[in-house]
Amino acid sequence: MNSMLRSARTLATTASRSSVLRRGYSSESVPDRKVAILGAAGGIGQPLSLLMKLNPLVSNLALYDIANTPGVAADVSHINTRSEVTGYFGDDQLGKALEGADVVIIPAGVPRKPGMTRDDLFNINAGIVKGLCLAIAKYCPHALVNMISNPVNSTVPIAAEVFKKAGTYDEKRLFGVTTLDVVRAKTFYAGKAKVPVAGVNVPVVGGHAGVTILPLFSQATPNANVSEEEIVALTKRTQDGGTEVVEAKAGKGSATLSMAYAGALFADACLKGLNGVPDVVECTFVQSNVTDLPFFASKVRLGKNGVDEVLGLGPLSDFEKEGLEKLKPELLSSIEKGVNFANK
Ligand SMILES: NC(=O)c1ccc[n+]([C@@H]2O[C@H](COP(=O)([O-])OP(=O)(O)OC[C@H]3O[C@@H](n4cnc5c(N)ncnc54)[C@H](O)[C@@H]3O)[C@@H](O)[C@H]2O)c1
Ligand SMILES: O=C(O)C[C@H](O)C(=O)O
Repeated sequence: MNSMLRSARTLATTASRSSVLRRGYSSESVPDRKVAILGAAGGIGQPLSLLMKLNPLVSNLALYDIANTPGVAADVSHINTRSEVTGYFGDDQLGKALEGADVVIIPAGVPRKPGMTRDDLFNINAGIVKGLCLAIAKYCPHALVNMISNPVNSTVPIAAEVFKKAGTYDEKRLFGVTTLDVVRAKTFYAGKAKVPVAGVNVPVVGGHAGVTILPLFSQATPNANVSEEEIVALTKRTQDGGTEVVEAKAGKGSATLSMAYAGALFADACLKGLNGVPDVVECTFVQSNVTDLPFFASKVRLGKNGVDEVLGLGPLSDFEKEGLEKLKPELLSSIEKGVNFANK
């Protein structure tokens, strides 16, 4: 979070560094990086496109959607920051959008309405994600893929199976974006603990739906005097954060602005890792040996090839241990649903 603010503050510096690059000098500290956003004209896609345009680590921003990308791209492209912006529209242009991408962010797909679970989106979004991943395997098989489309607990396994079939799967390069759960846990904890939110850290592990979202408030820093009862309430609020927004939007979609922020944070971390910045650690849903489940969200160190190291869970409270056992059957069944879909 702080690094994003720092990034924004360094825009001016970077703009002048970019003009140095344009004049033909090289700069090892800011390599060229292409980021493609698939679903760029949507509720998440538009603010995410804006935030990625503000990121000085991006040199080429490709905005792809099946509708409305020319307008979004024209609009964003007028912002005087480093990256060149290109809009791509429809199936025919997907390959061009993806070619040469270092990071592909996928917020394409339908959002929830009140009364729906994320799994209710499976029937539509599974097909969308499968199609986009086939194209990624063909046009940018080495890109880091940041999966936002729900249900993340199933769309990430779908992507993995598509890449396996195409012979391009690299478990170090596929990520389910669970950053919004961390963003929420930090905000809610800071409010309850009455500490400045900027300094708060809370790991969130498991998956990205209901009880599969497991915030580890026992590891929250700074350590504050928060009662057991409050921890239970904070856990529930974090697990239900998405539903809180869906209900408040009353049929007009789910979290878009906070998700764009979280997606931009995670993509920024991926870019920093690719660029060799040390000790970049984020929670994310990846192929994992941390539990007996094949995919699991935990802290991950990001590096030049994507995942550098999947970090363990650390010590859990009894309440968290119980939560971990409770989430496993649901998470496993969502993972299997994705695998089965991709292989049918
Ligand atoms: N991981 C998370 O924490 C998180 C948070 C919020 C939302 N989401 C999910 O993100 C997804 C998008 O949400 P939204 O609010 O932006 O929805 P939205 O309907 O506003 O936007 C989705 C966009 O995807 C586009 N799209 C559809 N099919 C496509 C395809 N084949 N290729 C490219 N683009 C395509 C649509 O044209 C639209 O512009 C939903 O599945 C939602 O549940 C995930
Ligand atoms: O809740 C949703 O459907 C969207 C997203 O997964 C969220 O956590 O906000």
